[in-house]
Amino acid sequence: MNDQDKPAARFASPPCMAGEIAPDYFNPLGTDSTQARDVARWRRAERARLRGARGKIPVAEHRRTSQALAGHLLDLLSNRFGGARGRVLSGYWPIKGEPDLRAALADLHDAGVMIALPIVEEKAAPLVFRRWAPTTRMVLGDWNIPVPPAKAARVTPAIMLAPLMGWDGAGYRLGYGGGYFDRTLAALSPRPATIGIGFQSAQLATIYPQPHDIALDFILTEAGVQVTREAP
Ligand SMILES: Nc1nc2c(c(=O)[nH]1)N(C=O)[C@@H](CNc1ccc(C(=O)N[C@@H](CCC(=O)O)C(=O)O)cc1)CN2
Ligand SMILES: Nc1ncnc2c1ncn2[C@@H]1O[C@H](COP(=O)(O)OP(=O)(O)OP(=O)(O)O)[C@@H](O)[C@H]1O
Repeated sequence: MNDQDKPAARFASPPCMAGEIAPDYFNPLGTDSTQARDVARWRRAERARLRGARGKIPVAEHRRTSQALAGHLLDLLSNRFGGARGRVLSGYWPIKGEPDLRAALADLHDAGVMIALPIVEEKAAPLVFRRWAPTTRMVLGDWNIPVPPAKAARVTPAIMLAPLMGWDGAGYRLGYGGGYFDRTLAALSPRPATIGIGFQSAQLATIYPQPHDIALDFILTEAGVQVTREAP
């Protein structure tokens, strides 16, 4: 008797078909893995394209863009956050052609805003934030990003700046692909107010948001506030 002719095997219980009847049974976020892979591949290509374009911005234009962004940030903080005096605002130390807001962070510090910077203290975990002042002697962290030393106080931001590699009109952000800001926002309760900082030219029609992506409250570019999701 060859295999096809054998009677169907009988089992005491039927095979588990839960995955076919309710696909989200084994995949509670309801993600389609083929689609997730396609989006990840598209994001890698977009990051490379945006990084290339950003690298070509002439120094003088980059400086003007950073200054315009700093002005818009100060306006937003005074209009929506009462200037943020006495609150913890996390910034970032610019890398790879990101807008440079360090002068604005120093001014905010002098005006009484507590400034913090993000640190990757553990891979694939939420970011840690440590206090920064213009006099802080920085040390080199992961990816050679200067960070405050371990003795700097650990704080939790009430307002968080997030540098954007790309962004879309719904407030979603494309970063370097480590998922650090999303992991951090998912872990913080209450969630800080979030302000994305990027170039106008880095706007995308959509970043194809995935279940882990968390939209930002505001997106700022050199052209001003582009997205506001917070209640007026
Ligand atoms: N200025 C700044 N500081 C920041 C961030 C940021 O986006 N900008 N971060 C926001 O998360 C965290 C650092 N996250 C980062 C994640 C990846 C890479 C990076 O360069 N990745 C390489 C690939 C490295 C690899 O795969 O091993 C690359 O893009 O070439 C840099 C920073 C905390 N500090
Ligand atoms: N809350 C989370 N919990 C676990 N993993 C997460 C979370 N958020 C993101 N990730 C993981 O991080 C990966 C990269 O995410 P994504 O492409 O959104 O990065 P990104 O926002 O561009 O990076 P970054 O914030 O570091 O600049 C995702 O594929 C996902 O696996």
